[in-house]
Amino acid sequence: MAEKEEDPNHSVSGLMNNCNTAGGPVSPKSPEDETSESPVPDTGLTPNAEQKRNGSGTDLKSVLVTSVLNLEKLDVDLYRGTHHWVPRTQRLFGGQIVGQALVAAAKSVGDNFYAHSLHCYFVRAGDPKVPVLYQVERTRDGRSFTVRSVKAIQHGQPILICQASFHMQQESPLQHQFTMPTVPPPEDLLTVEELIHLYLSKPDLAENAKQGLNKLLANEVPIEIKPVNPPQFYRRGATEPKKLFWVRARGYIGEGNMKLHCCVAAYVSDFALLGTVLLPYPNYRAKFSASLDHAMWFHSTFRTDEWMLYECVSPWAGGSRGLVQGRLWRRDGVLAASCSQEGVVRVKPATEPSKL
Ligand SMILES: CC(C)(COP(=O)(O)OP(=O)(O)OC[C@H]1O[C@@H](n2cnc3c(N)ncnc32)[C@H](O)[C@@H]1OP(=O)(O)O)[C@@H](O)C(=O)NCCC(=O)NCCSC(=O)CC(=O)O
Repeated sequence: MAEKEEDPNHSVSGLMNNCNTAGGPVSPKSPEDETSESPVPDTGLTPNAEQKRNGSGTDLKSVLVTSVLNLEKLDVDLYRGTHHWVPRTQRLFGGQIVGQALVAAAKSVGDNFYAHSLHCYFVRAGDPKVPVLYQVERTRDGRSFTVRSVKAIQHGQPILICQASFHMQQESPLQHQFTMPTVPPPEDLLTVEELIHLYLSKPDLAENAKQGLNKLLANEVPIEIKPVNPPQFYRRGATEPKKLFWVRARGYIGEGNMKLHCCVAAYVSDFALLGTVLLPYPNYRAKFSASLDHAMWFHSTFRTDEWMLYECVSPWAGGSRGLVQGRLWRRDGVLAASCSQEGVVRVKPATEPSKL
């Protein structure tokens, strides 16, 4: 998302000071707990906490699938997408535009072709007051590769240009990948919401800090996040430009539709990625930041409604721009997807100490 205000990660800096990252005794009530305490009798029709967690509750279909990535067809190769979660910057979330563009592109390729890469430029900020039109050009249909160009349009002008390439599966003896970083499993970590609840339970918390945290809680982001190192995630002190978090789509998607999982991964991949650039600079905060381009490569099958580890690193920053690279790992250690993004990051000194 384009940002012109305080970086949301930075605005809760200090959030996790002294917190128990392993989900110890002070863990607050989670949404699952609320369900298990529900006065509604268990008829077998209402998903219980475990069904919610494993996604077998049928009324808990991921909103990403039912709404965000469910484009309306207007004409041949022309689609309309609407918004679910809009960042408080009031500009459209880049991951939503990329995910929707990939949905539009995928609709015109054969069933046996799967996205293997996409390359996008964000050329204008997205306006959350109007839907986005996606116009697909069938650039080339090859024997093993098929290429589509998609223009995302608002107010008659492109906000994103995207090329996506699809490949028919081919076996090869050449096969290697990096090794997944060793981190605690998601079961040992707290979600962002749980971390906020934990902080809200501090008795000496200032009223305005409480309000800020409650606003964050009200954010209906359709993905769940468990930071591996919460103080770092919330920029508590200078660290190397690298962050790790477990991430999954909220709700149930199910296995089988790899095309859809790639679109969800495209959505997820833009979340919190650019913030990695700021990690070595706790004395600065973003006054304007926005992703300029986004490229992604899909390597293997995966499920985005199951926990995946997102490893984000920034190998370079300079000239008010920063480069970030992301790797999405399946929890069994298979590298599912990689991405790269450059963003504009203009900063100002963080002169005012955090109230949190
Ligand atoms: C990147 C762009 C702003 C570049 O456009 P321009 O070159 O015209 O814009 P610009 O950089 O000159 O100006 C943008 C704003 O910064 C101000 N500005 C310009 N130069 C400046 C400087 N040196 N220091 C401080 N501010 C400056 C301008 O006055 C303007 O404010 P004013 O507007 O007040 O005049 C645009 O292409 C764009 O908005 N693209 C879309 C980006 C996007 O939405 N990405 C997806 C979301 S990001 C995402 O989802 C991930 C994430 O955020 O983590």
